[in-house]
Parts: sequence; structure tokens; C-alpha cells
Amino acid sequence: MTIGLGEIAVTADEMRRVEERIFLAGMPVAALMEKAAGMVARRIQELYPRVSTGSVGVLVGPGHNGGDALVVARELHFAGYRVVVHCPFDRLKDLTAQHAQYVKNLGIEFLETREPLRDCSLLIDGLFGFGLERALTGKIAELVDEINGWGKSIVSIDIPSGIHTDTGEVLGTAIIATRSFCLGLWKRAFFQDNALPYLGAVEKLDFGIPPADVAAIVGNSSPVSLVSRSSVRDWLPLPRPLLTHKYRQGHLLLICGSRRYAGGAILSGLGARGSGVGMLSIAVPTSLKPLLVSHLPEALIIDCPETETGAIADIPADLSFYGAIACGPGLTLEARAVVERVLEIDRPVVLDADGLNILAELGIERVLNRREETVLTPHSGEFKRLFPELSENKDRIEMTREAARKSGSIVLLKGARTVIGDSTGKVRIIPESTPALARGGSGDILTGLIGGWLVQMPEKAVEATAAGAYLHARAGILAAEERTEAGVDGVTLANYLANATGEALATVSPSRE
Ligand SMILES: NC(=O)C1=CN([C@@H]2O[C@H](COP(=O)(O)OP(=O)(O)OC[C@H]3O[C@@H](n4cnc5c(N)ncnc54)[C@H](OP(=O)(O)O)[C@@H]3O)[C@@H](O)[C@H]2O)[C@@H](O)CC1
Ligand SMILES: Nc1ncnc2c1ncn2[C@@H]1O[C@H](COP(=O)(O)OP(=O)(O)O)[C@@H](O)[C@H]1O
Ligand SMILES: [K+]
Repeated sequence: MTIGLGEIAVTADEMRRVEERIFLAGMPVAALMEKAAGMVARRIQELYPRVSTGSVGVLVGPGHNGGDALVVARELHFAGYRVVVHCPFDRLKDLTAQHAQYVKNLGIEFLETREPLRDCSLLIDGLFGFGLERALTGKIAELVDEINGWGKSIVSIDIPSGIHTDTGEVLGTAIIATRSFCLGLWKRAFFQDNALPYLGAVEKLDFGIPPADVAAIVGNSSPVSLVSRSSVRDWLPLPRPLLTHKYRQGHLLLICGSRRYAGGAILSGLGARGSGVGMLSIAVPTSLKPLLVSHLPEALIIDCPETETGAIADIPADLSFYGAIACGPGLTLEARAVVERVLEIDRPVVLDADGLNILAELGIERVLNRREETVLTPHSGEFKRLFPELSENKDRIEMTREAARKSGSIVLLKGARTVIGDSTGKVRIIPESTPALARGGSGDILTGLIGGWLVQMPEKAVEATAAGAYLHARAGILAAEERTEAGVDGVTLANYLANATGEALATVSPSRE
């Protein structure tokens, strides 16, 4: 897209309004369906060649998703596939009904019952698209459940039927697709954790939506955008100026660890190292100092007096000396006084783990009026403690947006798809990641990494947060590709950060020549 929005993820309502503009401008509805479904049919032929594919069963719903499916059935039939159609609905929208009539007249078999679909090797799901608003029930729900049980390859058109386009919720039940072709613009569900198990491999088919129409509908609101490699490249303060020195490349203070949780401090330090930060100081309980020195020889270790149980009691340093502070991993709830002190300082702060749990005890108002940016990085459990009134919401995108607004902070909600909201209402999503990161310690790396970028670009706190989260996910993906999903421990993940950064920097940038 060239409208300055980058890639965005839209709601069903936004998609409908964009579509309406296109129709109003004169594009016939049937022509748009022909374009979109034609692309689906071509991709199916590429991915499932006729010679190696048995018969194809096409599930047709009552709306235009069903119309798309009928166009696909027709095109596959012309391409020589054996195609059968199952449409368990009496009333179809006009355009869909017309396609159904033509497909019947071509001699394509319409199955009365679902049983014969078992003989197909590929199923096309055109039951419901973004028009689905209520739960699947009765015979349709039974059909979906039975088909899922067969374990066949299923290609969903636009979105797996039964998935809510915006929230990704399962409405009653939903098709578990092998592959989903999202039509035109990414729908939000493609980035909602709830929907991930249903989507299979995902691909967007771009059938030529004028950017001006997208901008007219989405541009003036607060769009949900996807963090891309090229945007990360543009945000990172790299390459560095030739004339620089370590104090110009940011001085980050990490506050982390306790006698009980020493590893969190090391991993946060390794994450910060991955940002290339100029100077790194790490405040830890005094008994952890030798350990930290041995793992992070370049860091200045501030040994802090300890409480009886080995938490940081106080930090013997002027906190305003540092460019930014990242605080939380492994602290335990005993470090409350330390977190209170950090929140008083006019410096950008990243708060994670026990830093967040302590903030939940103090009350979220504590960060509302901070003069410098606060970045909160909760996983869903920490989010619930911080924003209990929002946690009933099923929509991770909207709940992150609301949390950011309420706290006047940048809120990064961790998960399979990480969501970042800022106090202006904008939301950014990390579009891909790997379950290899679902492992203790991955989050500690992220805290240090975001802190490291934040201190190098304090005036662009949202971008620093988004770049950190993007590179963290990419490092996980690259590490898992080489070492399997079982091989991505925290230290390994930290080592792959440089690969992820290199990959982002290698993206071609015509504007930078
Ligand atoms: N984006 C684009 O530009 C393009 C979009 N295109 C395609 O159009 C699709 C959207 O089409 P759509 O609006 O007709 O809605 P769709 O998803 O087919 O379903 C709505 C139908 O289902 C019914 N229904 C709903 N819930 C139900 C339930 N639980 N149980 C039973 N029935 C239920 C509902 O009936 P009603 O609520 O009126 O009773 C209505 O009839 C989109 O996903 C894409 O594939 C392309 O062709 C061209 C380019
Ligand atoms: N299924 C998953 N897919 C992708 N990323 C995941 C998944 N599960 C967890 N992650 C990522 O791993 C990290 C875990 O962080 P966190 O829960 O704080 O763990 P810890 O505190 O043990 O390090 C987060 O960045 C999160 O987004
Ligand atoms: K569908």
C-alpha cells in the first residue's frame, strides 16, 4: 500500500465500508467477486495441482462468501478438477443464487447430504466470511464439527467459517482450516490469538483495492497496523554516525533479579546487549554481582542492599543519571519501594514482570501522569492484575488499545501475536512469531531489548517498543528454523537478535539510497 498507513488489519465494518465506496464508484459487485474468487481459484490450482488432487468438495453458504465458493467451483471445474458442491441453505443472496444456477447448469453435482464429501481430498470452505455475526448452531454446526473430524485439507475463503472477523472468537464452532486466503485487506482475526489454531497457513490475496478508498475509511481513525521489516529498518538508529561514543549510544539502567530469581537478571542483560546499547548498568542484589559480572562483562553492575529474602532493598545510585530504566524481571513483590522510586523519575521506563505486579498493587494511576513514557509489557495474567475491568473483553486488540488509553502508557500485551497500544489510540501488531518463545525467560530478553532500543531513541518510544518486539519474534523464528522449536532457550534467543537485526537492515530501501 502506498498511502502511508502501511499494512493494516481491518474490522468487518471497515471492510464493508471500503467495499461500499468501491461499488459506489461504479465497480459492479459481481465483477469484484469474480476478481477475488478468481485469485483464490488460481492459488488453489498452484497449491493443489489437478493431477495430484482427487475430487474437490465446495461448501457454499448463503452470502457472498458462498458466491466466491461457487466461482471457485466453476473455475476448478473448467480447469479439469472433479468438483462437487454442498450448499445446506434454502435461501441464497441474489448473486450467490445466480452463480449456483450456472454451476448447476454446467453439470456440477450438488450433494443433498454431506456424507459424500468424505470422498473428497480437498474441501473449500465458503460457508461464511466477514458477514458472520451470530453463532453457528444446529445442522451447520454439526456439519462443521463433522468435517473438522475428518482431518482433510481445508481451504477457507476469506476466513474460516465460524471465526468472528474482528475478535477472532469462535462463534459456536468453526472450520479448522489448513490454509486461509484473506481477501483484499487483512482482517483483524488473523492476528487474534483465539483464531490462530483455526487459520492454518495464511495468505492475503490482493485484488486491487484503491488505497484512497482504504485511507478514506480507515485513515482518519486509529488504524491497527502491522509492524513490518521495512518499518523496523526505518526506525532503528542504524547505521550509527561515525563520530559517536558509548555515552551517546544511550545508557540503560536495568533493575532486576533477586536471590530467588537470578536468571531473569542475566537474560534481561542479554536482551539489552542485543540492542547494542552504548552503556549498560544493572542493579541487582549484592549477592548476585559475581554472577552478573561473569555473564555480562561489559555491564556495570550496581550491587544493591538486600532484604532478608534477597530482593533489592534500595539502589545506591542517582536514577536520573540514566537515559532510560527497565525494571521488573525477577524482582519479587518485596522490591516495592524500588518500583515506587523508579516511577518518580523523569526518564522513560519499561516495566515488566514483578514491576507490573507491584504497579497493580500501587494502582495504575501511578503511571498516568508520568512526564516521560512508560512502557508496560504484561502477559495476559499480568494484564488481568493491572486492568481487571478490561480482562473480560475477548478482543485483545481493543483491550490493549483501552489499557493504553487508561494508563496513558505504551501497553505491549504479550502472546502468540503481540499487540502494542499507545496513548493516542494507535495499535500495532507483531504479525508473526513462533511458539518456540512460549518458554520461561523469553520475556526477560524482551524487557532488556526494548529498554536498550528505548534509550537509544527515547523520542520514539512506540517505535522502539515495536522494533524490539518485532526483532524478538524474528529472532525466535530464525532460531527455531535452525534449531527446531525445542532449541530456542533464552540465551540462544539473545544470540539470534543480531541475525534478526541484520535481516531487517538488509531490507532494500529505495528511499535510503
Ligand atoms: N471484501 C470484499 O471486498 C469482497 C468480499 N467478497 C466476499 O463476500 C463475503 C462477505 O459476504 P456477505 O456480506 O454476503 O456475508 P457472508 O460472510 O457470506 O455471510 C453472510 C450470510 O450468512 C448468513 N448468516 C450469518 N450468520 C449465520 C449463521 N450463524 N447461520 C446461518 N446463516 C448465517 C447471513 O444471513 P442473515 O444474517 O441475513 O440471515 C448472510 O446471508 C466476504 O467474506 C468475501 O468472501 C468477495 O466476493 C468480493 C470482494
Ligand atoms: N505461542 C506463542 N507464540 C509466539 N510467541 C509466544 C508464544 N507464547 C509466548 N510467546 C512470547 O514469549 C514471551 C514470553 O514472555 P513472558 O510470558 O513474560 O515469559 P517469561 O517471563 O517467562 O520470560 C513473550 O514475548 C510472548 O509474546
Ligand atoms: K469461509
